[in-house]
Amino acid sequence: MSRPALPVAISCGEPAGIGPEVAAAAWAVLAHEVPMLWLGDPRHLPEGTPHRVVADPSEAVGPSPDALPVLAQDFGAPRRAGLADPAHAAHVINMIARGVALVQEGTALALCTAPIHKKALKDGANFAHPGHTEYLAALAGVEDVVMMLASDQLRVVPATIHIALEQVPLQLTPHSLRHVIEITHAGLRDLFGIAAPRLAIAGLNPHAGEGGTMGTQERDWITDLVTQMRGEGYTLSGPLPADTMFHAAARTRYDAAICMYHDQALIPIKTLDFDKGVNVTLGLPFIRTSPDHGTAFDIAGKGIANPTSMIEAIRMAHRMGHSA
Ligand SMILES: NC(=O)C1=CN([C@@H]2O[C@H](COP(=O)(O)OP(=O)(O)OC[C@H]3O[C@@H](n4cnc5c(N)ncnc54)[C@H](O)[C@@H]3O)[C@@H](O)[C@H]2O)C=CC1
Ligand SMILES: NCC(=O)COP(=O)(O)O
Repeated sequence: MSRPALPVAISCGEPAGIGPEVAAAAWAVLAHEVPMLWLGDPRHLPEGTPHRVVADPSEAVGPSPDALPVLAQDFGAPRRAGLADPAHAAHVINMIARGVALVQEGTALALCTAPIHKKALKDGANFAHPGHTEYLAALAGVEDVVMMLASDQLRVVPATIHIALEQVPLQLTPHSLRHVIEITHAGLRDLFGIAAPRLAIAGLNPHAGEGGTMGTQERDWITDLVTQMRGEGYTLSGPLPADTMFHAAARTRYDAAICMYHDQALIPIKTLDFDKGVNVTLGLPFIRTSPDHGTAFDIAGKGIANPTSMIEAIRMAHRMGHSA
C-alpha cells in the first residue's frame, strides 16, 4: 500500500523577516514536487501569493500546484518588514510547536522552520531557548540533539551551539562530545545514507593546542576520547587544527566536521555555500530542517531574498521524511 503524500509543515518564522517570502518562493518552485503546509498568518505572505486556507492538515495531502495550503493563525496584526512586532512573538513560537505536533501525530511528514529572530522572541514572549534546536529538543523531550549544516560541499556540526565563547571550554566535556559524535554518526548513516561515516574532529585551540602550548583540552582529553572511540569502531580523525581542515583537499577526507563551537563550524559552510546550506537537527524523533540564513531584516519585503536555501531545506525534509 502506498503511503499518503503527507505535507512538509513549514513554520512561518519571524514575520518581519524574509521567512514568508522565501517560503512562498520555494512553494512556487517545488509545488509539483513536494506537498507543503505553511503555518502562519496568511496576511504575512507576499501580496498575490496563491494560497488556500485549510481547516485540517489532511487537506494538504498531495502536491498543491495551484495554491499554497495554509493552516492559518491570526497574529492580530500585519507584518512590517524589518521591524519585529512583540505581539507576534508568542504566535511565532506556537507555529513551531504546532508544526512539531503535526509531525508527531503523523499528519505532516517533516518540519521545515523558517528563521526566527531570537532576540525578538525573547523580548516579546520571554522565549526561554536560544534557538529552534534547543526548543525542538525540549518539545520532543530529548536531552541531546545535534545541529548540522549541510551542503554539497561540506557538512559541519558545532559541538556546542548557542553559547558565549567563554562558556565553550566549560560546557564542552568528554561526555558531551561523545554524544555529538554518536548522534552525528547515526544521522549520517540513517538520514544521509552513508554506511561508514568518516568524521573529522576539530581542535578547540589554535593549532589543536600545539602540544599543550596553546591550550590544553586536546592534550588533556580530546585526543584520548578520539582514540577511545576509534577503538570502538568509529572512523575519526583529529583533533585537527581547525584552520587547515576546510580546504578543498582536506574536505575530501571526511563526511562531516565536528567543530568545537558555533562559528568554527558555521563560518566555513556559510562562506562556501551560503545560498545552498541547510540546517538539519539530528537526534530528534522527527525530521527538522531549516535554511542556513536568518531573518535578514535589511532586505525583508524587498523581493530580493534568495530562496535557494529554503528550497534545499524543504527538499531535504521531504527526502529524509521518505527515507526515515
Ligand atoms: N534558523 C534560524 O531561525 C536562524 C535565525 N537567525 C537569526 O536571524 C537574525 C539575523 O541574523 P544575521 O546574523 O543578521 O543573519 P542573516 O542570515 O539574517 O543575514 C546576514 C546577511 O545575509 C543576507 N541574507 C540572509 N539571507 C539571505 C537570503 N536568503 N538572500 C539574500 N541575502 C540574504 C542578509 O541580508 C544579511 O546581509 C538573528 O536574530 C539570528 O539569531 C540566524 C540564523 C538562523
Ligand atoms: N546560526 C544558526 C542558527 O542560529 C540556527 O539556529 P536554530 O534556530 O536552528 O537552532
